[in-house]
Amino acid sequence: MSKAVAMVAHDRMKTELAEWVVKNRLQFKDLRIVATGTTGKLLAEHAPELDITCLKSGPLGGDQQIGAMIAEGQLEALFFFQDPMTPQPHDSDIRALARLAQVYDIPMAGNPSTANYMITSPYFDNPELAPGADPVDHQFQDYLARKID
Ligand SMILES: O=C(CO)COP(=O)(O)O
Repeated sequence: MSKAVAMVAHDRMKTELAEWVVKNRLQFKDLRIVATGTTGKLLAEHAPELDITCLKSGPLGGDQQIGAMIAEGQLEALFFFQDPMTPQPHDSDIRALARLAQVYDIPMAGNPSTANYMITSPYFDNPELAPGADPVDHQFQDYLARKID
């Protein structure tokens, strides 16, 4: 099965993500999109022609589901529009998701500007250049080296 991209937005960033996706919908027309529940519902309303799978809502485990997909090598990119001004009840899940994107070298856009760079990059949706399912090597090498010392 081909890989998917994930989309997540905190409440105050949801409209921004929906508008950004509508503006750039051609980039996503042949891609599978997975999204946390409320974000996915809004995206499907704005861009019904796109292939969007809604997971659980973020605070109910949606961020963790996306993290699990990263660990399973099923995602090639993460669009996670975050609200830096509002505390989130599931902050630990959010940090865990961002951490797994780092561990597995998955490109993650936290705002529209970064998302613009991502979708215009030759790396975007290019199977030959896609990130692998393995954790980033050098991090593991460092970790192992420290354990052996
Ligand atoms: O809280 C979220 C991400 O941390 C987003 O979840 P929803 O899309 O369900 O609102």
